[in-house]
Amino acid sequence: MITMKDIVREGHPVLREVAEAVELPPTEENKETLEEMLQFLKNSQDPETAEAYDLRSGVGLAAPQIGVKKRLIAVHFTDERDELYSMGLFNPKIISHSVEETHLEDGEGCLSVDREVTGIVPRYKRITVEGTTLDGENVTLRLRNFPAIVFQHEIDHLNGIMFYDRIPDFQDDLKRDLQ
Ligand SMILES: CC(C)(C)[C@H](NC(=O)Nc1cc(F)cc(F)c1)C(=O)N(CC(=O)NO)CC1CCCC1
Ligand SMILES: [Zn+2]
Repeated sequence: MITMKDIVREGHPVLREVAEAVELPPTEENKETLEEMLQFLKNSQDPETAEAYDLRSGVGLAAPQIGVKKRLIAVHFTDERDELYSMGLFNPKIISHSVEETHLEDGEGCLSVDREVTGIVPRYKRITVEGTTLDGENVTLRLRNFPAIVFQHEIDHLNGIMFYDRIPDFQDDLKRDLQ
């Protein structure tokens, strides 16, 4: 099972590389990896398991974060309308997005980042994602708000992008100006 020791932390080169697409239908090995990623998220949100194994509660995970340079992501969370998003995706791709942006009020964190990085992370408010699920189904997901933010954060990991790369520099100036 995946635990926090398997999660690669910032500074490890794999987090700055572009992950490779996987062949479909997926190999048994790639299916197992993606299933383990999804299970980690579920475990991390189960109070007993999370405490027993000291897991940080995660809503999304990308394969490079466990040192696997492949285009796999897993998500497990409920959105503002209490809709459950729980899935693994092979080769996820953002095929279109809104011009309009959104962001999490408190900024973002990352399972691979053991520090607080303040600042708003601009994300597209709506995105359309294509990918292949664990049971081999090609899906097209139309996402908005929190689900869109999670998928953008995870797909960024497949392209070696960390959330703080997107924090506009001017925010510091604003803080300086306000002091
Ligand atoms: C790094 C961590 C803080 C654990 C983060 N969790 C998170 O943001 N939970 C959350 C946020 C809410 F807005 C409401 C709520 F109910 C729970 C997370 O799992 N990730 C996943 C990750 O690091 N993937 O690589 C970071 C999130 C930042 C934005 C989307 C994913
Ligand atoms: Zn992350």
